[in-house]
Amino acid sequence: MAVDNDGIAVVTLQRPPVNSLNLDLLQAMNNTFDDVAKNKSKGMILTSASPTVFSAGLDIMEMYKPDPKRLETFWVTLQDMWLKLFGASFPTAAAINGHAPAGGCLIATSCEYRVMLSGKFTIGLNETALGIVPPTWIQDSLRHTIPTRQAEIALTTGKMFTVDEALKWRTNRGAEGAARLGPPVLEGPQMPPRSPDQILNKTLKMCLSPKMALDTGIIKLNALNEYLVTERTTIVDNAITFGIKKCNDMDINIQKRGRRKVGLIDETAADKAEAIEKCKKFIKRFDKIPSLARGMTKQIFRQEVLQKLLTNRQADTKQFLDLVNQPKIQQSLELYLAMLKQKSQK
Ligand SMILES: CCCCC/C=C\C/C=C\CC/C=C/CC(=O)SCCNC(=O)CCNC(=O)[C@H](O)C(C)(C)COP(=O)(O)OP(=O)(O)OC[C@H]1O[C@@H](n2cnc3c(N)ncnc32)[C@H](O)[C@@H]1OP(=O)(O)O
Repeated sequence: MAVDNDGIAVVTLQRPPVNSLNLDLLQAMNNTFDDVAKNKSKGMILTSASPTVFSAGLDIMEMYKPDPKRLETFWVTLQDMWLKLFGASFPTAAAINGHAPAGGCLIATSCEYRVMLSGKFTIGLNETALGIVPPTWIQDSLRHTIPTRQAEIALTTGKMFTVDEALKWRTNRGAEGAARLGPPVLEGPQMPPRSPDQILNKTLKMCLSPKMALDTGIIKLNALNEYLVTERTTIVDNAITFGIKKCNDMDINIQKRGRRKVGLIDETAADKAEAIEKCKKFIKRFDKIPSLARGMTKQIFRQEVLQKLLTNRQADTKQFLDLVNQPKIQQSLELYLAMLKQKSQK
């Protein structure tokens, strides 16, 4: 851990080669989180010493042919890590400088803000694709970060997001619809926007014009048609501008043409230094907010999810132990480890 002049702690995961979360690393993380809280640091940024992996998730070696007592301690320590990180009263951010599968994604989604390096990295909860049901609190971390519907699809498909997908703006009409729509209306040169009042005045003027005064329905219709055709771009542009302004005013996260952000990550960065800078900027947003009020508000906001695990802790641990001890799961772990080894030797 390194604390900068602003009092922000940068905690670097350093367990080569891939920061897989074994018992020792989890215990070290828990001690560090306690220190950050005790030192009254302004906030904490989690990052990795590896240039390509944020964290490979749980260390599979902890689950393969395990010692029963250690396995239980391992799971309880993982629960502790999540309770401390997800429930931390101080601001937390992740500078994700590489792959973040499964438990790696869990760490990132337990933080309040995520900046990921652009590149061929992936992030997500892939458990279902590996034949495992992610425990409720792991699912909750994702559900707390991205819209519920997106979280359900990501969880049930074991989706690993590319950096672009994790950040991406989704259109309500799907990718095909977005392609059909072409480039966003508001990009590039455009007419100066007019207010809805200006549009209304123009419409009224048109209705009172000599053309409109002729008392023939068809001529009125033609005049209106002519007006709509000549002014359609302006009308559409203004409606979009007006809608976006309203959404911004209400802090609704939509952008041009109704695209919604998935928001598994908040920003991208070109390198680790930039990712850390962006995380610091996020933490400094709270400079003028009383820290007690901020921390308590965050904890109340996260209370329901935290409480669920606190209430079901023993049952959750039993479920994990029963699952890992199944011969079928041990077989899968053996195959998975062999596959990883084979891949790394290529
Ligand atoms: C079947 C899987 C899990 C079954 C669990 C069963 C029951 C548990 C029940 C409930 C728990 C639910 C929660 C699970 C959360 C998890 O986190 S499970 C772990 C899931 N993690 C992964 O699937 C990631 C696997 N790793 C990778 O995809 C890649 O390693 C990487 C992270 C993308 C990095 O790739 P890179 O090319 O840089 O490195 P290598 O692949 O060459 O790996 C180097 C080295 O590290 C070993 N290794 C990689 N990941 C792990 C790991 N998670 N645990 C232990 N060891 C790992 C890899 O084998 C290489 O070793 P070497 O050959 O000895 O060098």
